[in-house]
Amino acid sequence: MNATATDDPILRLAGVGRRYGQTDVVKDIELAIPRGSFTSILGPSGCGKSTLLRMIGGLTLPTSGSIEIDGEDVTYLPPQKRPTNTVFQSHGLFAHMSVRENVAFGLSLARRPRSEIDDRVSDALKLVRLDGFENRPVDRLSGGQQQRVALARALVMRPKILLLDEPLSALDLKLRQAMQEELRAIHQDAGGTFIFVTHDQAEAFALGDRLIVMNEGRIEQAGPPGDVYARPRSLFVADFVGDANFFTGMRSNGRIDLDIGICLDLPGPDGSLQLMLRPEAARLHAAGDGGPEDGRLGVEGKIKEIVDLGPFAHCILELDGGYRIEIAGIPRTMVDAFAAGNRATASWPEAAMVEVAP
Ligand SMILES: Nc1ncnc2c1ncn2[C@@H]1O[C@H](COP(=O)(O)OP(=O)(O)OP(=O)(O)O)[C@@H](O)[C@H]1O
Repeated sequence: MNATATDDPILRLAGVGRRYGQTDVVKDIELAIPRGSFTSILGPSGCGKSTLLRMIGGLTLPTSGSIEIDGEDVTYLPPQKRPTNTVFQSHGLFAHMSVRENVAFGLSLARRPRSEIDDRVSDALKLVRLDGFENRPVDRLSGGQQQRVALARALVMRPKILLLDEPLSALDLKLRQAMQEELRAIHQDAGGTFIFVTHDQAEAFALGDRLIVMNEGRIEQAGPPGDVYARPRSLFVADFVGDANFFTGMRSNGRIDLDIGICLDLPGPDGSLQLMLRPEAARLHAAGDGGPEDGRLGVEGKIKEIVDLGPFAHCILELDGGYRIEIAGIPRTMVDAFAAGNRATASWPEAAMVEVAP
């Protein structure tokens, strides 16, 4: 079955919070997850991602709010009564048992008939591309293969929602990237809804069709990853999901005066504000090459640093007031036109500047 995210939510959280002692580690979460989606929850260590996931899976109870899965209130249901399964970083497989025995474990506990167990185990192992490994003891598998057994063990239960708590973080980078691709394919093949927790920005973008950014127990922003990247609402999100230049300024009657010496029109309340510009949205022009085309904003400065990254280069331009602008994605063919110490101009379209809340 092909998994397509729809607007029909399979999971709804209303006012969900968790308090430990005097500390609210998850605060007032309002969330609807579309059926069939692959959602990544991203945030720094300790922001409450795992606690949120554990509450969805029933491993931790909320101290406020309610959780509904497929129309059913599951807030206080134990994990085994919920249509969820969780895969953790430490997979918790039975090392001495075979792949088949590990994957069949939950169905055997549920006393399913032998023939059904055989069929479902075989389907689950096909999904994670481990058919043929049925009789291998799991301690004779690689780290990536063991993580796939853990996935099969969860998928065999046919959860409506598969919860993944940093399942790839114990793997080395190459294997991790390969497993990210596999996970996407498994989601496509298995159908169902996946929720994946990670503190790794690249991983969250590589995997999810939806992204939730958390900070200090709250959801800062949720939406398609591309939207969150292009239009971050807060300084925290802008900074956490990529590199960003920030400019401060004052707005009066819709006219903004930025401290870097440029003016633009952007409606909003009067007062001080911050705008963000992604480094790859800016272009660099050498002195005398005609400068930016009409309609683009431009500032001149001295090249502080130019770093050749292979296919692209990266530059720090220092403006006369001491401000620095980072410009990324300068094509390799243009690198020779720029050298540290030379004057140059950075330019970008006005629309690339996004106002961010403090
Ligand atoms: N059982 C507990 N008792 C007391 N405090 C807890 C408990 N579980 C989690 N916390 C605290 O709640 C906060 C959020 O923890 P959580 O594990 O949800 O964060 P996280 O975002 O998943 O972090 P990481 O990426 O490091 O796993 C942390 O400050 C943590 O110390």
